[in-house]
Amino acid sequence: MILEIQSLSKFYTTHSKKTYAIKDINLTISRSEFIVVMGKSGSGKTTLLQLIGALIEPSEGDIRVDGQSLQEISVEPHATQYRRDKVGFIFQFFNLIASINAEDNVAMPLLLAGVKKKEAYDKTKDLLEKVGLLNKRKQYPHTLSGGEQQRVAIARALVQNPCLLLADEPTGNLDSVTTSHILSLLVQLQKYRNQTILLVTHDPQVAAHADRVIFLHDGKLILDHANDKECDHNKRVSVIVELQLASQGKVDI
Ligand SMILES: Nc1ncnc2c1ncn2[C@@H]1O[C@H](COP(=O)(O)OP(=O)(O)OP(=O)(O)O)[C@@H](O)[C@H]1O
Repeated sequence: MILEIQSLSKFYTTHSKKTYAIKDINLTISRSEFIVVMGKSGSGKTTLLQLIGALIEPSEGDIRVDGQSLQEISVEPHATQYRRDKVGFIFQFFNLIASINAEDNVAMPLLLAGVKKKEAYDKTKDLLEKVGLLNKRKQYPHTLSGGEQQRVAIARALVQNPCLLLADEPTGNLDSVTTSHILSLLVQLQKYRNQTILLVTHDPQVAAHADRVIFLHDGKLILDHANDKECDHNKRVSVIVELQLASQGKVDI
């Protein structure tokens, strides 16, 4: 198992009132699985990703990534090391550094980690080729389309060979054609690099590409659905739409 989550909770206390963002979640994910997290606004999706990425600490429970408990790395510099070495992040708004070109954006995590320049740029070129952007590597982010910027962000997230790729609505800002290109790229990476992917989305079209779709409601994991790969894409989408409605209490399962 690449990821084991046990009795995980995260609550916030405001005006002495405890609100659970994540409530008693148990989840295991195997290496090279592609998992989508769905649930309506405020159901805890981003919080779950932030907990797994050690950006925030759990209130209760434990997360093990690649056999290591995140409790053991809660003290710096271990948490930073964990984020650098074990997880790659992709966000809705790409979060590229505007003042440096695509290639430097991808190489940056390696250079910060002390990797020699030649090795860093060799790895960078290799990844930019994989995401189809080698010819645009000298361009600055604002001269690239949204889809191209997200491909640079994907290359940057993968440059340190993380065991987990965490993606928070990575296609939320892209049109449907670009979304489907990004999804194909992620599925390819999953296959050829045995990359484990955990991706948050509201979009059933996106969720239909995953191996499993988990649904959160009020911080609880209420459904864990395996996509039927025998069915065509449209059928998988319609099943997910039904489950999405059911998870929001709008129809019975
Ligand atoms: N720092 C915080 N302090 C207090 N409450 C918080 C904090 N962070 C998140 N929450 C609450 O936790 C709950 C889950 O938030 P989260 O951002 O994980 O939801 P989400 O499913 O990602 O929503 P969306 O789809 O709108 O991005 C929400 O009710 C939110 O208000």
